[in-house]
Amino acid sequence: MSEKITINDVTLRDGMHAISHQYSKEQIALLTEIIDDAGADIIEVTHGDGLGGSSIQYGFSKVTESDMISTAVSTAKNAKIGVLLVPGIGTIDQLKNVHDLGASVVRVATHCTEADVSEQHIKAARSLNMDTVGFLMMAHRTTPENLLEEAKKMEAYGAQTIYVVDSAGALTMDGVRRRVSLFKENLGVSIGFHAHNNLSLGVANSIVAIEEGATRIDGSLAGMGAGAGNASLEQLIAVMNKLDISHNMDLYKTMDAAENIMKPMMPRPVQIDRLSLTLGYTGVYSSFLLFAERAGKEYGVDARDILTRLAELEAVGGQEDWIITVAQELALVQNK
Ligand SMILES: C[C@H](O)CC(=O)C(=O)O
Ligand SMILES: [Mn+2]
Repeated sequence: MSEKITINDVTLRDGMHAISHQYSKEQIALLTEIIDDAGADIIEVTHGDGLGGSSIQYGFSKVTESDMISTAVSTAKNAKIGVLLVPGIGTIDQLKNVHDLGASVVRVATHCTEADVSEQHIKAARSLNMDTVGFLMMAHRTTPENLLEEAKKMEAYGAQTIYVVDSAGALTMDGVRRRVSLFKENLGVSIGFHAHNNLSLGVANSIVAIEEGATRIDGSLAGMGAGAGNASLEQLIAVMNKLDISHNMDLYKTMDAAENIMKPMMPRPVQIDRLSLTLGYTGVYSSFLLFAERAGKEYGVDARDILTRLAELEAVGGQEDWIITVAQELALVQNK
């Protein structure tokens, strides 16, 4: 466990989900400034669903993609600025645009069984000389062995780091251990881990990933992210300090940023409540939380039933419109 851990902050990307993509330009500048000052290595800044995410399907951003990236790039003194790109939502042209504006890290994200769709995007990112990461979402939905096969494809396309992404916050510690250790034994690239805290395991799972050889770990101020949020950076850094795991972040600055700046900005507390717990318990994509909550209110059904039905249907990111259909169907059955 001697290698220094690279911290990839997602307050301004996964955190977008928790604020319905409504960070203002001033908030993006302020958060970039304090996260950079606290020592994060990479700050990811994009619509919650990545480049091109601003749409009727996922929700419109307050600030344009170009403005977000330019603001972050001109504010950060040390951190690299990263973006998320889900092939099919974002395009290679959009990637070239943010690269021209100064973004230097890209995470190409696919569902855990669909790495095939990342080939062109990973190759394009490498040809732009970007730090190129493969991001295998909903990693609990396939076996560790299958996940490894998908990771091998991303490695062959040229990804330099590959992430196990616990999008639903549904993995328990052994599930993380098995996936990361298989990657470590069989891949020649760096390994990353992205947690969601729906089962209260965000920090514990991140530590298990480090124990098994992951060297890039995601976190956000006060856990700001989809569902019950990501691993809270201030908690993660405190635990890493206690375990003598080396990193570049300052604990007090991270705590102060979370407490003084991030928490007051949250429109809804990012926390484990009955809905976010249901996400982790049933294994549903964390960014469905606010959509299911709204649909539950609109159609008069328990949002936990909506999420449970979506889990049965094995819904994946991109199928947000299904949430309404499921709510309508449940309402019809209830009112018969
Ligand atoms: C597009 C998703 O929000 C990416 C992510 O952070 C996850 O799957 O988790
Ligand atoms: Mn996430």
